[in-house]
Amino acid sequence: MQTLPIAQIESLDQEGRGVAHVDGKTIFIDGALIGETVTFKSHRSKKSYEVANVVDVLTPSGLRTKPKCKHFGMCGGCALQHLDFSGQVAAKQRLLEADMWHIGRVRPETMMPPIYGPAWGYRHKARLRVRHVPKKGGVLVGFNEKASSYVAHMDSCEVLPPKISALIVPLQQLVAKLSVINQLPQIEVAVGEHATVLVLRILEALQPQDTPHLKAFADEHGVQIWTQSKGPDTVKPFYPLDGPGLSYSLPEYELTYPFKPTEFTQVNPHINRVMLRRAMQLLDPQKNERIADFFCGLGNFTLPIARSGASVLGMEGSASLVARAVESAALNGLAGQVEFREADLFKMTPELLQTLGSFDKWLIDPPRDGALDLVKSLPDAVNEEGVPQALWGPERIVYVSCNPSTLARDAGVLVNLKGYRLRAAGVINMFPHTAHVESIAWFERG
Ligand SMILES: C[S@@+](CC[C@H](N)C(=O)[O-])C[C@H]1O[C@@H](n2cnc3c(N)ncnc32)[C@H](O)[C@@H]1O
Ligand code: SF4
Repeated sequence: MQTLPIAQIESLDQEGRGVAHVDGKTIFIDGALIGETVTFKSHRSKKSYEVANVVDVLTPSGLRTKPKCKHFGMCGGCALQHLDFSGQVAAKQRLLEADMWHIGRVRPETMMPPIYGPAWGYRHKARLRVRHVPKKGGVLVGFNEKASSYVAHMDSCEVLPPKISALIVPLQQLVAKLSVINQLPQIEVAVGEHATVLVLRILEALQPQDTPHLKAFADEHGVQIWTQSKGPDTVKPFYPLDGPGLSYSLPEYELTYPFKPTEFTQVNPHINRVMLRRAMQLLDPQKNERIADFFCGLGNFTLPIARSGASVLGMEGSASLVARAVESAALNGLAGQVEFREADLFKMTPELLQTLGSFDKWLIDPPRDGALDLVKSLPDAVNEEGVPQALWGPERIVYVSCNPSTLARDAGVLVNLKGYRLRAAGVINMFPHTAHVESIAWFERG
């Protein structure tokens, strides 16, 4: 019998895989944790690296734990359930520090304590895939299988709110009764404080015989059924037509945000509140200040900043989110203090930035690609001859990020070219049990 190679795990990568070096090659081993000695079997081998699965854990990590979800390992939704919750956060913090140094050549002056929220049932937004697979027993509703485009065969989910997890099997049974059984690839779930909406993506029109099934499902489970036949503007209620709207609130700032089910909102509303508090402490907005909120979405940060009395310009690429932000500002009595503009911030230039006027502070919360053009548009601290230049950027920048590599890259620009100090950084455990790293960083000029 062939003996399997042995590896000593040094770190975790961005997908939650153990990283080891064996015979000069980097090996990414799914299922292995830092500090463990494991045997592994490769399923992809390149010149400089291999991708493998763990076979036996010879010396387990003290932080190895029994996954709570019975689908863990098969379902691609989670990557770290075999690692204790505190170990997950520590691993994410190490990843952030490593990226900051290796990509951006910066080190935060202080690492902030991680921001924690509930470990389970936190996911208030989700896209469930749907597929009719007769040889697997009928209709599947779930996330993708790990490293595959197949829909996972699952009947519950520990990271969805229990009420949504309990709908997975009834949804499979519902779709099986519909005329569009083979034309319904996705169900988008959005949970608000007073309503739960399921948006059925349908590629063919529903037939009259579908209506009683959909109505009965909505009534029995207390949800609203919406449909989407094409682009985002075709998202509309199907039943009931007069249900309460989706919304979330931030009681600390006396704010309420209405939203539509397919519009961007933070997935984890509990940790959103804690993140907002941390961001506001760092930004410390004052009455007489002018502050920019770049990638503002529906105004999640803009309105708490405005509550402090500052005037705020929110900029965002999605027209519908800008409209929603304007609506929320009016609803919350803040219309006089905020202005929202639609703009593609990936096309920012120094000239465009100057036309926005001067700001005391910035809040940046970009998508995964980061905010390179924005930070590059600030003036360099020294010119090509090494002579210090007049600086006109904000004194303070608070950067919320969903991708540590692009945060590290942008932090490198701010610190090494634009004359900022990285006063502090820390992780926000927005997506427990996934490898996804959300973080926050505080920059100060000079
Ligand atoms: C991580 S979300 C943050 C939204 C908001 N700050 C919040 O907390 O809800 C990133 C936002 O960037 C917007 N966005 C993506 N690409 C953009 C671009 N090129 N220009 C401007 N905004 C963009 C998205 O529409 C989304 O609202
Ligand atoms: S996403 Fe849900 S079903 Fe999938 S592994 Fe995580 S908890 Fe389990």
